[in-house]
Amino acid sequence: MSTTPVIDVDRLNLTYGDFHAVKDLSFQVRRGELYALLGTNGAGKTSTLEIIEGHRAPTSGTVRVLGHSPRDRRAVRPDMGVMLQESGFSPDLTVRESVRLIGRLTRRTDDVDRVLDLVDLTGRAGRRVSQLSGGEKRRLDFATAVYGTPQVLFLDEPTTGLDIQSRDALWATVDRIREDGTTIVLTTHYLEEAQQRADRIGLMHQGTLHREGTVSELTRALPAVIRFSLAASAPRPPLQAVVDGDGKALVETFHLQKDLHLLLGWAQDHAVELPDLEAGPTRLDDVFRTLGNASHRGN
Ligand SMILES: Nc1ncnc2c1ncn2[C@@H]1O[C@H](COP(=O)(O)OP(=O)(O)OP(=O)(O)O)[C@@H](O)[C@H]1O
Repeated sequence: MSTTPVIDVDRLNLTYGDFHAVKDLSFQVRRGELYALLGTNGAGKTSTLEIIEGHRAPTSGTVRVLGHSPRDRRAVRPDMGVMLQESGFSPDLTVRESVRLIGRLTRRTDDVDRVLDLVDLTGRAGRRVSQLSGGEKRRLDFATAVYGTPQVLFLDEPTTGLDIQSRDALWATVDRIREDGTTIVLTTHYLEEAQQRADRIGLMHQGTLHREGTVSELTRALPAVIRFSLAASAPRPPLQAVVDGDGKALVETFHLQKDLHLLLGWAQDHAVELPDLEAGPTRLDDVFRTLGNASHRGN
């Protein structure tokens, strides 16, 4: 397997006027990886992706995709599938015509029926784009990325607006595509999708890569959590618990198994009920919360 990264971003900077949106950003994506670029609102993800996709020139720094500058459209475009947040298909074209157009625009070749089947739009092939539901439009956007089986896929919020069945179907298709060694860059605000699927995560905040690693590398630094409710009349639990006014208790621990065992043993011995008991490792959401900053509007 080649060790040359498929995407190589080196000390990338982007300014809009005097606003420094991307600051000395460096990261690499390896062949076959699913890399999730996540971050707070306004962190600079879209700006970074626009540069990697060749839509925008950086202020300084270098980007290589499959060894080429992304501005070298002829060299890179056929190997790069991009699913934008809005593809902007003409509302008057049919779905089949739109998919055929993707081939012409991207200079990739594929079988239109295969692509329609892949994105589950065979039954809508003759329908005009203007008549599609939001979820069907999103699947047509997905067709833009997968047409011609490119080596690198960029999926920008791919499941926004999809119901759970369509979401599962999209991820099943992505899983199949990944078996061929396709490299994927994902952005999403659905953190559980990134948590389940990403090989590595780059966490952007205020223009820089705040943290990077596998999900377990990112969450390991934070304590696991035990939550339960406690009646006002209950004795004091054996652990350092923060209990709010409604009797909801929270324990943070780096020794989850041992402390859970202690808590359950204590509850058994004292005949204490622990309604709403939950225990588990820190989730990616919690890593995000540690970024907490005044400019974060939550999403
Ligand atoms: N064309 C522009 N002119 C000026 N400022 C811009 C422009 N585009 C983006 N910005 C600013 O640059 C910063 C980064 O924006 P960007 O869209 O890259 O963030 P993002 O991480 O994709 O955010 P979100 O999760 O909210 O979509 C933001 O503060 C934004 O307001």
